[in-house]
Amino acid sequence: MEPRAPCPAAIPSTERKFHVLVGVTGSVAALKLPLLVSKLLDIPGLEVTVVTTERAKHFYSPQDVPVTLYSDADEWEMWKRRSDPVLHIDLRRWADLLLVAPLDANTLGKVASGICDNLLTCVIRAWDLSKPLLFCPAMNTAMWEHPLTAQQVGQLKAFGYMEIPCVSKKLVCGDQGLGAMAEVETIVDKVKEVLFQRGGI
Ligand SMILES: CC(C)(CO)[C@@H](O)C(=O)NCCC(=O)N/C=C\S
Repeated sequence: MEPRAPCPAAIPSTERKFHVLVGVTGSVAALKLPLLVSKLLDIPGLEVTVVTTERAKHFYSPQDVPVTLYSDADEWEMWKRRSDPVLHIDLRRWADLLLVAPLDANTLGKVASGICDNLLTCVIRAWDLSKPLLFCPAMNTAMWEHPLTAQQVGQLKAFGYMEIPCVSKKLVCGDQGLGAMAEVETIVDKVKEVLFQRGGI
């Protein structure tokens, strides 16, 4: 099978598109992935690729995501011998910006402590801190209010990652309160703001 990994980014030039890598994890907010990708693709000059965790797959249909979608199996299918591409390294090189939306409680904990046991957490663990990393927490209110959450979100911000804060809503389980992912419009506006600041588009 021909490796589908994007070639390692050459020195970014103004001719090429701005590469946005979207990471999606296992919060029910992952059902918003098709809408989020669609709105990002409306931004001229952007190219979008998605990296999904296995749990996130439960919440959306790949056919509703019209861009390249990588998951853990792709890393292992592509790497058989020393000369083969290492997908998480190719992706960190390809991306100009990483947007993790939603960031579920599990992956928040992994990232805060450096656990990298899947494709997405390996990309994050290898992330070039000179490039923007935006994250959109999404979890049940009870999880959000656990003291670990503030500690771990604080750790990610200390790394230099940018939080797009969750909002208060009536959640799918019936609870009312914080933990809902920021609205897609808010997320897209933040991406535009960061790209503009960096002269990306
Ligand atoms: C799903 C959506 C976007 C609908 O508006 C909203 O409820 C949300 O972001 N939920 C994420 C919080 C969560 O994962 N709850 C899990 C158990 S209550």
